[in-house]
Amino acid sequence: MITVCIEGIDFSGKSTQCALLEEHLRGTGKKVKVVHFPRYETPVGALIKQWLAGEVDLTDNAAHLLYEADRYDFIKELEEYEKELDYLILDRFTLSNLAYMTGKGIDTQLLADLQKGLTSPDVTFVLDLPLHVYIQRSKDADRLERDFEYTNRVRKAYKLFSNDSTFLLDASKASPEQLNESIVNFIELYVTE
Ligand SMILES: Nc1ncnc2c1ncn2[C@@H]1O[C@H](COP(=O)(O)OP(=O)(O)O)[C@@H](O)[C@H]1O
Ligand SMILES: Cc1cn([C@H]2C[C@H](O)[C@@H](COP(=O)(O)OP(=O)(O)O)O2)c(=O)[nH]c1=O
Repeated sequence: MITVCIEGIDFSGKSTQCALLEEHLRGTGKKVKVVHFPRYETPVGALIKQWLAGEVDLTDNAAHLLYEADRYDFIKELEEYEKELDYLILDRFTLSNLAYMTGKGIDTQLLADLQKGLTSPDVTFVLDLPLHVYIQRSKDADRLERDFEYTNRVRKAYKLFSNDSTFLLDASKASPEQLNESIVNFIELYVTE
């Protein structure tokens, strides 16, 4: 099974790219599943959802440890997918936590250590979006996120944590279809089991 992760700030186009990649791979006869993190439908994810909505009071550290707990809880499911699937597409994974914690100015060493026990995606595509496009897209969605400075720090942090299996794509100029084509081409050329 090949694990592909799509990352980036809110409105960068992650869900759109996950859906297009899923459709493409299904069209070529592959067995595919998309999993969005955090998994709001699980007990841990439900707590994260409440924290995001301001309904439970948790320190940032505690909340961000919950995101890792959600992923540890996923290991069992992952073992099943290993047997069943050709491709697993992750809409956010470990890199999100590093980027969002860094955006808050919190030391990520604890998370980085915790993440050693988790699987790493075979390839991660980071959809990079300049702040002005982010502001426009959040306005269009009638959901103007307030903390632009924070979002900009998260955007920069994504670049800080890039490694050999992380690829940055400019998500502001290309159409969803063009971005999908780049992702598909890259996977076909460079990602093998
Ligand atoms: N390449 C693109 N160019 C322009 N708009 C896009 C592009 N990709 C996605 N969008 C639009 O941006 C918004 C956020 O996309 P979405 O896939 O929901 O992002 P995310 O999952 O990262 O929050 C949606 O309105 C979507 O239609
Ligand atoms: C998966 C993950 C998400 N996050 C953050 C990113 C988002 O601000 C928030 C919710 O993620 P998400 O559900 O992707 O946001 P939305 O659907 O509202 O665009 O959680 C982390 O801080 N760490 C993580 O590990």
